[in-house]
Parts: sequence; structure tokens; C-alpha cells
Amino acid sequence: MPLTLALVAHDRMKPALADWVARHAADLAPHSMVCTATTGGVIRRHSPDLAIRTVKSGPLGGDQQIGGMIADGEIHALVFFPDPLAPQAHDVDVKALLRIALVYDIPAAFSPATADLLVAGGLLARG
Ligand SMILES: O=C(CO)COP(=O)(O)O
Repeated sequence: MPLTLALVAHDRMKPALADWVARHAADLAPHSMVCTATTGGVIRRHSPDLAIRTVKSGPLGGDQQIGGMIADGEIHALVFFPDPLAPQAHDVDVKALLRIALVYDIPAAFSPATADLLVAGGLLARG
């Protein structure tokens, strides 16, 4: 069964997430992807053949929407590249998204190196 992955990145990390998606595009293609709005726009520009849908931008509630989808069992894995060096106005939402991913123990990666390991570990082959 195809998975639904949530893909999210803060602004300075968006190129790294777009690069990760492009490198794994063939493995990601059979799965569904949901992104926060701005992240989704960047990924679409880099990988126009992938079908992704978007929710609101993170600071406007998108992180909470994705958290709600995780709580509802609609998201099977989270790839979220936060910016470790920039404060975020919506830091409470970021924390809540990380927390809810832990509560539901979905596979989650918060850096390109770990996201690569999720793929190497066979996450996408499960779909
Ligand atoms: O802010 C975000 C994650 O906390 C991501 O939101 P955008 O993809 O809209 O920039």
C-alpha cells in the first residue's frame, strides 16, 4: 500500500529537502506526499513530475494541520528539516509537530543524513 509522507522544511533548509526529494524521486513516485505550502512550491519546481499536495504555510497553521493528520493516522512518515540556526515565530507549532510525531512513533527524519537512512532502511520499499 502506498505511504503518505509529510515533507516540511524551514526556508534555508528548503534547498536541502528539494535535493533529497530529487535524489529519491524514483522511490518517492509511488507514494503520496503532503507539504506545507512554501515547501511544496519549492519541491514542485525541482521535481515537477511528483504528485504532491499542500496544506497551509507552516507559520499560518500548516505545521498544525500536518500534526493533526499524524494524529488521525493519515501520515506514515515525516521528513522535516528545521533550521537549527534561525528562530521561528511559530516555534510552538514546530515543537508540537515534533512532539506529535514522537507520540505516534512514525518514522521521522530531521536532517538530510537521517532522511537518507530512512530510504536506505527500506521505508519507501514498504509502499
Ligand atoms: O514553517 C514551516 C515549518 O515549521 C514550513 O512552512 P512553509 O513550507 O510554508 O515554509
